Amino acid sequence: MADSCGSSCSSAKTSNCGTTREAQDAALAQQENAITRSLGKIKNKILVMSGKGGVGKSTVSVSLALGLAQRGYMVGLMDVDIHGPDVVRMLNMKGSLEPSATAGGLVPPLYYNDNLKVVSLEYMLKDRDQAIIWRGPLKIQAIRQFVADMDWGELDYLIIDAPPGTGDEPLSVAQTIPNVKAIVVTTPQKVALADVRKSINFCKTVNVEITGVIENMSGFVCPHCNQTVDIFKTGGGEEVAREFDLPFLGRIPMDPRIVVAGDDGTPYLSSSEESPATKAFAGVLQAIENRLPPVKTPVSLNIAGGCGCGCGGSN
Ligand SMILES: Nc1ncnc2c1ncn2[C@@H]1O[C@H](COP(=O)(O)OP(=O)(O)OP(=O)(O)O)[C@@H](O)[C@H]1O
Repeated sequence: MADSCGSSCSSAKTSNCGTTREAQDAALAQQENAITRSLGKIKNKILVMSGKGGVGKSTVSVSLALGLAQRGYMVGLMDVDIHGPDVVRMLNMKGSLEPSATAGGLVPPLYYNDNLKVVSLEYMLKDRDQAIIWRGPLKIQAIRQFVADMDWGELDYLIIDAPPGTGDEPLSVAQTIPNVKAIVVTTPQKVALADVRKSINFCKTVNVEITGVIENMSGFVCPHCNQTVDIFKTGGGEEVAREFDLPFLGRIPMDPRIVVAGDDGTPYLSSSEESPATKAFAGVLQAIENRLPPVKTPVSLNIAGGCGCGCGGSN
């Protein structure tokens, strides 16, 4: 998919990989046009970030995408976590991305349901269990090409799940996707908060506006006695939001059903079950909708998961 030389070709007239500067410039301009076209009909682009791994970023991305789709919006979900793509597994989707003969070779995303389109960089890989060892320029080029190749159509929201930290993937999303906004997910304990400050500073450096901070795994409601135990403490995410003068979007408690449902491919937070976690998540969703309101495009919704083959049909 990406050129073997990545984007590191020198300024010499003919680069190491044998292409001329002019040919590279033309290819880059063509890619830039394709990116503009691919993203042109998307109202809100949201990069879900975390300073630290395992804080629930993919869980929040998937639940956010599903929750907005359930509210009648057209939503896209893009997983650019090259090293640990989890979105496909959390939604229990199968299938592969193929260029469409009728759409000028562009790649249509897979449909989870009528309102939710999903793509993962994982779909581009032949062997999904193979570890990927790519250097920065190649990753950046792969993500740019991935965005350029997609045919999203009209979307109210595009949710982008990036790997934790402030490495090549969030950087290439920030540089490739104009007007992308960030949501930062953290857990409440100090070690996570130290890393979240780096994410916030990263956004400032690359001029990405932050829509707000979500505190995940904030207290555990015991299913037996209904008492809350603050395993990772609570309130740290809100404190960091205050420190940086950012909106606090809400806190989601720990709930073992989130783990089980994530493993089974049936996301829990956006489900219709009533619990402290689903109620908290509904509040987070509302806060995001309030801050990033698109014009609502009324579309009928097939809530059941799609067949995943890309036809838009259901199981
Ligand atoms: N509020 C919660 N309560 C209980 N478990 C949770 C909660 N949020 C996420 N989890 C679980 O924590 C684990 C890590 O979540 P997830 O994969 O979403 O994190 P991540 O930040 O995307 O991780 P990575 O660093 O690998 O990208 C998963 O097993 C998930 O089900």
